[in-house]
Amino acid sequence: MTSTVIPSLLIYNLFLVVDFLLLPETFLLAVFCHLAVVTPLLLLTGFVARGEPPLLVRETLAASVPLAMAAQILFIYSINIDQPAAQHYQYLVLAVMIYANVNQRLDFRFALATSLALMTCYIWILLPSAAPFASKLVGLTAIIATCYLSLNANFRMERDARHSFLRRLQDRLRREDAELAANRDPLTGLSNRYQLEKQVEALYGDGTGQDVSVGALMVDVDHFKAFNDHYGHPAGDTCLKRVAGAIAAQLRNDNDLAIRYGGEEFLILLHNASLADTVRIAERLRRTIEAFRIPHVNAADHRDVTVSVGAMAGTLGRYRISELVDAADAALYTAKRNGRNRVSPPLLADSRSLATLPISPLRPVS
Ligand SMILES: Nc1nc2c(ncn2[C@@H]2O[C@H](COP(=O)(O)OP(=O)(O)OP(=O)(O)O)[C@@H](O)[C@H]2O)c(=O)[nH]1
Repeated sequence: MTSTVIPSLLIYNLFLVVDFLLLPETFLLAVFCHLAVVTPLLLLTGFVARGEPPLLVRETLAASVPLAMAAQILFIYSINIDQPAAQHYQYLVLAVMIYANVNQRLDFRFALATSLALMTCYIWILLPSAAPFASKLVGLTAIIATCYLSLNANFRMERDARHSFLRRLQDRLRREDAELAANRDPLTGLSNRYQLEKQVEALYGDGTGQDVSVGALMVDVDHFKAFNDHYGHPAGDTCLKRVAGAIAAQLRNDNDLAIRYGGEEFLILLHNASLADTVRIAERLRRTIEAFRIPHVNAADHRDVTVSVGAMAGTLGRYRISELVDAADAALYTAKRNGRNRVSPPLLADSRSLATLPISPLRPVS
């Protein structure tokens, strides 16, 4: 609205020429109405609109401008009603109506109320006047047609603006959904490897926090091919979802990351975790999954689904994240070689730490 204030002011005050030419006797009165009433009101409206006030305040103020303009026109018209030139002057009200409904684009309800008020005042002054019948008929037809056409335009513009807002919103939601889908593994809901790079970059990318120790856990479901072969692929999917749920439950805060790294392989990155913390969390995860007691009759040594976990931790001053991941991967293969369903390196025998860690997940399994 503020962008239309200056052009509106210029055009409106340009009409003083019309006053001067058509109705010179009331020219000074017109100047007063223009400069002392309508111009300040228009400036005030633009000023208030910049502060984004509530709709009611904004639209009421905006509607007051065309109402004031029309009042000025009709007032001068009614004073000069007996003069032939006044018959031309009355049509300025039509321009004001178009200004309100199309240029100012008042909210439709305000546009309707303003237009009806303008039309009523106009007819109320026009009908009892001494103007010729033909002139009254033309005036009446013109105001009704202008009212209908400009309100119709206002309604369509408002509807189009709403539609385009909804379309933009829909596009944004679709984009966000697509982004989420691109970053998430659809089966488990965990982040995928692409997202891993982005998250690592976001967390550690700027090189700050070199002292922070990061724990890496590589988790692999044992004998999963045999599980799939025996129970079928859908059961395998369900099993992976439960394992992923247990993994997600180990995360302690938003800086811990869980990623589906490959088919039945998962990576956990623990922010600010020593090797002892990392191994304890790995052991807790292993026990949680074992406690699920998901039957796996073809597992070589155990009768339930189990996982093997490779653990590594180190400060970012010494290791890159990729080196921690590679070391955790190497540790995973040690765990597999040593008989599966275990953590490598193992929890130290004298460690009291597991006793201080509850085996139940820190977060509810989603
Ligand atoms: N159901 C299901 N199976 C998957 C998915 N992704 C990978 N797999 C299966 O996971 C199995 C992995 O098998 P392997 O790499 O041979 O490993 P393994 O049988 O678990 O043996 P170890 O890791 O040595 O204990 C393959 O049979 C894959 O088809 C998946 O999304 N859903």
